[in-house]
Amino acid sequence: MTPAVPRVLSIAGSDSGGGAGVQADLKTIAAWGGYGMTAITAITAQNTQGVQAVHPLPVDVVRAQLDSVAADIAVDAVKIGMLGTVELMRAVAGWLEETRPAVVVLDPVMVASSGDALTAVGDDDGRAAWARLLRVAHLVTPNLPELARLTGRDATDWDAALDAARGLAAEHGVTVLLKGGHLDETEAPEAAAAEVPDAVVRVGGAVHEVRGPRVTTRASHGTGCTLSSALATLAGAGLSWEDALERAKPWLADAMRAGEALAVGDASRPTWHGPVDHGHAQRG
Ligand SMILES: Nc1ncnc2c1ncn2[C@@H]1O[C@H](COP(=O)(O)OP(=O)(O)OP(=O)(O)O)[C@@H](O)[C@H]1O
Ligand SMILES: Cc1ncc(CO)c(N)n1
Repeated sequence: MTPAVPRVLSIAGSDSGGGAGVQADLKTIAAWGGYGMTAITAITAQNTQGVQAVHPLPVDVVRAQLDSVAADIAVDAVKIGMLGTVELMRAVAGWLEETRPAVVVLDPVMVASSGDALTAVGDDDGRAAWARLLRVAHLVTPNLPELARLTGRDATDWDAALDAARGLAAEHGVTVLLKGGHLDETEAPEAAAAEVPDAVVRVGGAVHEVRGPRVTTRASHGTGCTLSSALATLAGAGLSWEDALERAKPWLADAMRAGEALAVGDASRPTWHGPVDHGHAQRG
Protein backbone atom coordinates (compact mmCIF):
# COMPACT_ATOMS: atom_id res chain seq x y z
CA MET A 1 0.00 0.00 0.00
CA THR A 2 1.41 3.37 -1.00
CA PRO A 3 0.96 5.92 1.80
CA ALA A 4 -0.78 9.21 1.02
CA VAL A 5 1.76 11.02 3.20
CA PRO A 6 5.10 9.17 3.14
CA ARG A 7 6.83 9.05 6.51
CA VAL A 8 10.47 9.85 5.81
CA LEU A 9 13.34 9.50 8.29
CA SER A 10 16.48 11.57 7.78
CA ILE A 11 19.60 10.15 9.46
CA ALA A 12 21.97 13.08 9.08
CA GLY A 13 23.89 15.92 10.65
CA SER A 14 22.49 19.25 11.79
CA ASP A 15 23.46 22.41 9.87
CA SER A 16 22.89 25.37 12.18
CA GLY A 17 22.62 27.65 9.15
CA GLY A 18 19.59 25.69 7.90
CA GLY A 19 20.71 25.13 4.31
CA ALA A 20 21.96 21.52 4.39
CA GLY A 21 21.73 18.47 6.66
CA VAL A 22 18.56 17.59 8.57
CA GLN A 23 17.26 21.13 8.17
CA ALA A 24 17.35 20.87 4.37
CA ASP A 25 15.89 17.38 4.58
CA LEU A 26 12.88 18.39 6.71
CA LYS A 27 12.11 21.40 4.51
CA THR A 28 12.37 19.27 1.38
CA ILE A 29 10.30 16.38 2.74
CA ALA A 30 7.58 18.89 3.69
CA ALA A 31 7.79 20.58 0.28
CA TRP A 32 7.10 17.21 -1.40
CA GLY A 33 4.18 16.38 0.88
CA GLY A 34 5.90 13.96 3.26
CA TYR A 35 6.09 13.73 7.05
CA GLY A 36 9.69 14.27 8.15
CA MET A 37 11.54 12.68 11.09
CA THR A 38 15.18 12.81 12.15
CA ALA A 39 17.91 10.84 13.83
CA ILE A 40 20.68 13.41 14.25
CA THR A 41 24.20 12.00 13.93
CA ALA A 42 26.28 15.10 14.48
CA ILE A 43 25.89 18.75 15.32
CA THR A 44 27.74 21.12 13.03
CA ALA A 45 28.27 24.81 13.68
CA GLN A 46 27.87 26.02 10.13
CA ASN A 47 26.72 29.00 8.12
CA THR A 48 26.84 30.18 4.53
CA GLN A 49 30.58 30.87 4.81
CA GLY A 50 31.69 27.39 5.96
CA VAL A 51 31.81 24.87 8.80
CA GLN A 52 33.12 26.24 12.09
CA ALA A 53 32.79 23.08 14.26
CA VAL A 54 31.70 19.45 14.01
CA HIS A 55 30.54 17.42 17.00
CA PRO A 56 29.52 13.80 16.28
CA LEU A 57 27.00 12.44 18.80
CA PRO A 58 27.63 9.28 20.84
CA VAL A 59 26.62 6.06 19.10
CA ASP A 60 24.05 5.20 21.79
CA VAL A 61 22.33 8.58 21.38
CA VAL A 62 21.96 8.00 17.64
CA ARG A 63 20.82 4.42 18.15
CA ALA A 64 18.24 5.57 20.73
CA GLN A 65 16.73 8.00 18.20
CA LEU A 66 16.50 5.25 15.57
CA ASP A 67 14.93 2.81 18.04
CA SER A 68 12.40 5.38 19.29
CA VAL A 69 11.20 6.06 15.78
CA ALA A 70 11.12 2.39 14.75
CA ALA A 71 9.31 1.33 17.95
CA ASP A 72 6.32 3.51 17.17
CA ILE A 73 6.24 4.86 13.62
CA ALA A 74 6.11 3.11 10.24
CA VAL A 75 9.00 4.40 8.13
CA ASP A 76 8.25 4.52 4.40
CA ALA A 77 11.64 5.87 3.38
CA VAL A 78 15.02 6.62 4.92
CA LYS A 79 17.50 9.21 3.73
CA ILE A 80 21.05 8.97 5.06
CA GLY A 81 23.33 11.99 4.96
CA MET A 82 26.37 12.95 7.05
CA LEU A 83 27.36 10.16 9.44
CA GLY A 84 30.53 11.74 10.79
CA THR A 85 32.50 8.76 12.12
CA VAL A 86 33.15 5.15 11.20
CA GLU A 87 31.48 4.09 14.48
CA LEU A 88 28.29 5.91 13.48
CA MET A 89 28.45 4.43 9.97
CA ARG A 90 28.59 0.97 11.52
CA ALA A 91 25.77 1.70 13.98
CA VAL A 92 23.47 2.99 11.24
CA ALA A 93 24.36 0.04 8.99
CA GLY A 94 23.53 -2.34 11.85
CA TRP A 95 20.15 -0.68 12.43
CA LEU A 96 19.32 -0.86 8.72
CA GLU A 97 20.33 -4.53 8.59
CA GLU A 98 17.92 -5.24 11.47
CA THR A 99 14.99 -3.14 10.33
CA ARG A 100 15.29 -3.30 6.51
CA PRO A 101 13.24 -0.19 5.59
CA ALA A 102 11.48 -0.42 2.20
CA VAL A 103 13.32 2.60 0.73
CA VAL A 104 16.86 3.61 1.73
CA VAL A 105 18.62 6.51 -0.03
CA LEU A 106 22.30 6.89 0.89
CA ASP A 107 23.90 10.27 0.18
CA PRO A 108 27.58 9.47 0.74
CA VAL A 109 28.44 12.84 2.28
CA MET A 110 32.19 13.24 2.70
CA VAL A 111 32.90 16.98 2.46
CA ALA A 112 30.75 20.13 2.63
CA SER A 113 30.44 22.39 -0.43
CA SER A 114 32.81 24.71 1.46
CA GLY A 115 35.44 21.95 1.29
CA ASP A 116 35.27 21.08 5.00
CA ALA A 117 35.53 17.34 5.83
CA LEU A 118 32.32 15.83 7.27
CA THR A 119 32.84 12.04 7.25
CA ALA A 120 36.01 9.98 7.53
CA VAL A 121 36.88 8.01 4.41
CA GLY A 122 39.78 6.14 2.98
CA ASP A 123 41.23 3.67 5.51
CA ASP A 124 40.20 -0.02 5.56
CA ASP A 125 37.65 0.48 8.35
CA GLY A 126 36.05 3.34 6.44
CA ARG A 127 35.88 1.32 3.23
CA ALA A 128 34.29 -1.65 5.00
CA ALA A 129 31.70 0.61 6.65
CA TRP A 130 30.77 2.20 3.30
CA ALA A 131 30.44 -1.29 1.77
CA ARG A 132 28.02 -2.33 4.55
CA LEU A 133 25.91 0.80 4.02
CA LEU A 134 25.90 0.29 0.24
CA ARG A 135 24.61 -3.27 0.67
CA VAL A 136 21.53 -2.13 2.60
CA ALA A 137 20.87 0.99 0.49
CA HIS A 138 18.51 0.95 -2.51
CA LEU A 139 19.85 4.18 -4.03
CA VAL A 140 23.24 5.84 -3.54
CA THR A 141 23.69 9.43 -4.72
CA PRO A 142 27.41 10.23 -5.16
CA ASN A 143 28.78 13.39 -6.70
CA LEU A 144 31.84 12.88 -8.90
CA PRO A 145 34.52 13.14 -6.18
CA GLU A 146 32.51 10.81 -3.90
CA LEU A 147 32.13 8.29 -6.74
CA ALA A 148 35.90 8.36 -7.30
CA ARG A 149 36.51 7.76 -3.58
CA LEU A 150 33.97 4.92 -3.36
CA THR A 151 35.27 3.09 -6.45
CA GLY A 152 38.93 4.10 -6.64
CA ARG A 153 38.23 4.89 -10.31
CA ASP A 154 38.55 7.98 -12.43
CA ALA A 155 35.33 10.00 -12.56
CA THR A 156 36.48 13.26 -14.07
CA ASP A 157 34.42 13.18 -17.27
CA TRP A 158 30.81 12.04 -17.65
CA ASP A 159 31.49 8.84 -19.62
CA ALA A 160 34.17 7.68 -17.19
CA ALA A 161 31.82 8.49 -14.30
CA LEU A 162 28.98 6.46 -15.89
CA ASP A 163 31.37 3.52 -16.21
CA ALA A 164 32.45 3.86 -12.59
CA ALA A 165 28.80 4.11 -11.52
CA ARG A 166 27.98 0.88 -13.39
CA GLY A 167 30.86 -0.77 -11.52
CA LEU A 168 29.61 0.54 -8.15
CA ALA A 169 26.05 -0.66 -8.90
CA ALA A 170 27.24 -4.13 -9.91
CA GLU A 171 29.66 -4.51 -6.99
CA HIS A 172 27.16 -3.60 -4.26
CA GLY A 173 23.78 -4.42 -5.86
CA VAL A 174 22.61 -0.82 -5.49
CA THR A 175 21.05 1.64 -7.93
CA VAL A 176 23.28 4.69 -8.41
CA LEU A 177 22.07 8.26 -8.88
CA LEU A 178 25.10 9.88 -10.45
CA LYS A 179 25.20 13.68 -10.05
CA GLY A 180 26.97 15.90 -12.56
CA GLY A 181 27.10 19.12 -10.55
CA HIS A 182 30.90 19.02 -10.28
CA LEU A 183 31.57 18.55 -14.02
CA ASP A 184 32.46 22.23 -14.37
CA GLU A 185 35.46 21.60 -12.10
CA THR A 186 36.77 18.67 -14.14
CA GLU A 187 35.71 19.03 -17.76
CA ALA A 188 36.66 21.83 -20.09
CA PRO A 189 34.47 24.79 -19.03
CA GLU A 190 32.90 25.04 -22.49
CA ALA A 191 31.89 21.34 -22.42
CA ALA A 192 30.25 21.73 -19.00
CA ALA A 193 28.73 25.14 -19.53
CA ALA A 194 25.22 24.63 -20.81
CA GLU A 195 23.74 21.67 -18.96
CA VAL A 196 24.14 19.60 -15.82
CA PRO A 197 23.44 15.88 -16.27
CA ASP A 198 22.28 13.44 -13.58
CA ALA A 199 21.67 9.74 -14.25
CA VAL A 200 19.98 6.75 -12.64
CA VAL A 201 22.28 3.77 -13.22
CA ARG A 202 20.66 0.39 -12.55
CA VAL A 203 22.46 -2.76 -11.41
CA GLY A 204 22.21 -4.27 -14.91
CA GLY A 205 23.84 -1.15 -16.36
CA ALA A 206 20.72 0.59 -17.74
CA VAL A 207 21.10 4.37 -17.66
CA HIS A 208 18.30 6.95 -17.44
CA GLU A 209 19.84 10.38 -17.90
CA VAL A 210 18.10 13.66 -17.01
CA ARG A 211 19.71 16.90 -18.14
CA GLY A 212 18.85 20.39 -17.04
CA PRO A 213 20.21 23.88 -17.71
CA ARG A 214 23.19 24.84 -15.54
CA VAL A 215 22.10 27.53 -13.08
CA THR A 216 24.78 30.13 -12.50
CA THR A 217 24.56 30.94 -8.81
CA ARG A 218 26.52 30.61 -5.57
CA ALA A 219 23.26 29.61 -3.82
CA SER A 220 24.22 25.95 -4.10
CA HIS A 221 24.66 24.99 -0.44
CA GLY A 222 22.72 21.83 0.34
CA THR A 223 21.82 20.79 -3.20
CA GLY A 224 22.93 17.20 -2.55
CA CYS A 225 20.95 16.89 0.71
CA THR A 226 17.93 18.46 -0.94
CA LEU A 227 17.99 16.16 -3.97
CA SER A 228 18.40 12.97 -1.91
CA SER A 229 15.56 13.80 0.47
CA ALA A 230 13.28 14.75 -2.44
CA LEU A 231 14.04 11.39 -4.06
CA ALA A 232 13.43 9.52 -0.78
CA THR A 233 10.06 11.24 -0.33
CA LEU A 234 8.98 10.59 -3.92
CA ALA A 235 10.08 6.94 -3.73
CA GLY A 236 8.25 6.65 -0.39
CA ALA A 237 5.14 7.76 -2.27
CA GLY A 238 5.67 4.95 -4.79
CA LEU A 239 7.57 6.56 -7.68
CA SER A 240 10.42 4.81 -9.51
CA TRP A 241 13.89 6.36 -9.20
CA GLU A 242 13.67 7.47 -12.83
CA ASP A 243 10.30 9.21 -12.35
CA ALA A 244 11.46 10.69 -9.05
CA LEU A 245 14.52 12.21 -10.74
CA GLU A 246 12.40 13.64 -13.58
CA ARG A 247 10.29 15.43 -10.94
CA ALA A 248 13.03 16.48 -8.51
CA LYS A 249 15.66 17.83 -10.89
CA PRO A 250 13.75 20.78 -12.42
CA TRP A 251 12.34 21.58 -8.94
CA LEU A 252 15.89 21.72 -7.55
CA ALA A 253 17.04 24.01 -10.38
CA ASP A 254 14.15 26.36 -9.52
CA ALA A 255 15.15 26.18 -5.85
CA MET A 256 18.70 27.22 -6.85
CA ARG A 257 17.37 30.09 -8.98
CA ALA A 258 15.27 31.30 -6.03
CA GLY A 259 18.09 30.95 -3.49
CA GLU A 260 19.69 34.37 -3.73
CA ALA A 261 16.38 36.14 -3.09
CA LEU A 262 16.23 34.52 0.35
CA ALA A 263 18.95 36.95 1.49
CA VAL A 264 20.45 34.39 3.88
CA GLY A 265 24.06 35.11 4.85
CA ASP A 266 26.56 37.74 3.78
CA ALA A 267 26.71 37.30 0.00
CA SER A 268 29.26 40.09 -0.34
CA ARG A 269 31.94 37.79 1.08
CA PRO A 270 33.77 35.57 -1.44
CA THR A 271 33.25 32.52 0.80
CA TRP A 272 29.44 32.78 0.62
CA HIS A 273 27.49 29.71 -0.52
CA GLY A 274 23.86 30.48 0.20
CA PRO A 275 21.06 27.94 0.61
CA VAL A 276 18.66 26.94 -2.11
CA ASP A 277 15.04 27.94 -1.45
CA HIS A 278 13.42 24.65 -0.43
CA GLY A 279 10.05 26.41 -0.13
CA HIS A 280 10.04 28.17 -3.53
CA ALA A 281 7.14 26.13 -4.94
CA GLN A 282 4.91 27.00 -1.96
CA ARG A 283 5.80 30.70 -2.19
CA GLY A 284 4.78 30.78 -5.87
N1 LIG B 1 24.90 24.77 -11.39
C1 LIG B 1 23.91 23.89 -11.32
N2 LIG B 1 22.79 24.07 -12.07
C2 LIG B 1 21.76 23.20 -12.02
N3 LIG B 1 21.78 22.09 -11.24
C3 LIG B 1 22.86 21.85 -10.47
C4 LIG B 1 23.99 22.72 -10.48
N4 LIG B 1 24.91 22.24 -9.60
C5 LIG B 1 24.39 21.10 -9.09
N5 LIG B 1 23.18 20.85 -9.63
C6 LIG B 1 22.29 19.74 -9.28
O1 LIG B 1 22.26 19.65 -7.87
C7 LIG B 1 22.25 18.26 -7.49
C8 LIG B 1 23.45 17.99 -6.61
O2 LIG B 1 24.57 17.87 -7.46
P1 LIG B 1 26.08 17.96 -7.02
O3 LIG B 1 26.87 17.19 -8.01
O4 LIG B 1 26.44 19.40 -6.82
O5 LIG B 1 26.02 17.21 -5.63
P2 LIG B 1 26.73 17.49 -4.26
O6 LIG B 1 28.13 17.92 -4.51
O7 LIG B 1 26.50 16.26 -3.46
O8 LIG B 1 25.94 18.67 -3.61
P3 LIG B 1 26.43 19.59 -2.37
O9 LIG B 1 26.91 20.84 -3.02
O10 LIG B 1 25.20 19.78 -1.57
O11 LIG B 1 27.48 18.83 -1.64
C9 LIG B 1 22.20 17.47 -8.78
O12 LIG B 1 20.87 17.18 -9.11
C10 LIG B 1 22.81 18.42 -9.79
O13 LIG B 1 22.37 18.15 -11.10
C1 LIG C 1 25.27 18.71 8.25
C2 LIG C 1 25.65 18.71 6.82
N1 LIG C 1 25.34 17.63 6.06
C3 LIG C 1 25.68 17.61 4.75
C4 LIG C 1 26.34 18.68 4.17
C5 LIG C 1 26.72 18.63 2.70
O1 LIG C 1 26.28 19.67 1.97
C6 LIG C 1 26.62 19.80 5.00
N2 LIG C 1 27.25 20.89 4.50
N3 LIG C 1 26.26 19.78 6.31
